[in-house]
Order: sequence, then structure tokens, then C-alpha cells
Amino acid sequence: MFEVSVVYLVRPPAAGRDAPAEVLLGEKLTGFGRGRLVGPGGKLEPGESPTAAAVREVAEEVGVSIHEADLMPIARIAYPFIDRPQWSQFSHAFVCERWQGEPRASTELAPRWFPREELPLDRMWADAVHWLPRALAGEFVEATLTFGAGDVMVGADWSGAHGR
Ligand SMILES: COc1nc(N)nc2c1ncn2[C@H]1C[C@H](O)[C@@H](COP(=O)(O)OP(=O)(O)OP(=O)(O)O)O1
Repeated sequence: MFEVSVVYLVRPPAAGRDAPAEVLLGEKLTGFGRGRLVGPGGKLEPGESPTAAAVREVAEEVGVSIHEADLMPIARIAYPFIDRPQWSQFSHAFVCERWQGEPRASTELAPRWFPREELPLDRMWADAVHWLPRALAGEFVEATLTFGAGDVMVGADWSGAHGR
């Protein structure tokens, strides 16, 4: 099972506005999950820590600089893929509220801000609806979410992230 780090950049509403915070998601333009909206992220390189991978992937995919110390862990999720074990992965998810630079598109991701209360869950991976709103609201999530054929979620175990 390979490991990935995924980062959700969260910005507050503009001063004085009665509006929700916003979350940066991007349409994945290449490879696994193409067309879906995801947080910037990707696979850990050999010997790399989850936070170091998060910093590197955010810089590569949306062009902003973040510090490892500003990453707040929000979830650890194992994703076994029953029909395609080679897709199985263990994900470290983080929120980050401080960065340098303005997010921009790359060959991998076309980023866009979404109100935290109106996430485009129907365009994200099928598991997002089950945990991401809770995690962005402050709950730490640890789970094993199993995918079957056709990228459909077929099981959820909220007692822990088994299988790393
Ligand atoms: C709710 O969000 C997500 N759910 C699930 N099930 N998977 C997600 C979510 N957000 C991201 N992912 C997965 C999809 C991919 O497996 C990884 C991202 O990795 P990627 O393929 O982009 O990895 P890179 O190292 O950037 O890719 P290359 O192999 O092309 O270098 O996270």
C-alpha cells in the first residue's frame, strides 16, 4: 500500500463578510483520478515524511509555499482497493491556513476556491462525503474505506486506519 499526503488549504472569508471559510480544491488534469476535484497532494517519495511530501506536492501542484509546522493533521485513512490492490493507498490529510504565494494552475491541477459549507462532493472521490466535511469542521478522522470495482466505496470501518 503506497502512501500519499493530501492538503486542504483553507482561507478565511474576506474581513467583515458574513461568509464561510473557503477550501482550495483542484480538478485533477492527469493520471489517477483525472477529472475529479481533489486537494493538492501525491505519493510520498522513498524516505520522505508525510509533511515533507505535503510541502513538496503543494508547491508542485499549485505553486504555493507552506511550512511543515503549519500543517494540521485532519485524517489518516487507509484505502484498500479490492479489485485493484496496486491502487491501495494510505492517506495523510492536512489542513493548512498559512502559505506564501497565490495558488496557480499546473499541468496536474486546476485550482479553485469553494465555500467550506458547499464542497462539490459529487465531483470528488466517493469517500469525501463520508468524512471531509467533518474533518474540515475540526474532527480528526481515522478510518479504513474500502473501494470495489468502478471506484465505488464498498465498506467503511471507522475504528482505525488499518493496513499501512
Ligand atoms: C477525498 O479525497 C480523496 N479520496 C481518495 N480516495 N483519494 C484521494 C483523495 N484525494 C486525493 N486522492 C488520491 C488520488 C491519488 O491516488 C492520490 C494523489 O496522488 P497522485 O496520483 O496525484 O500522485 P502523484 O505522486 O502526484 O502522481 P504521479 O504518480 O503522477 O507523480 O491521492
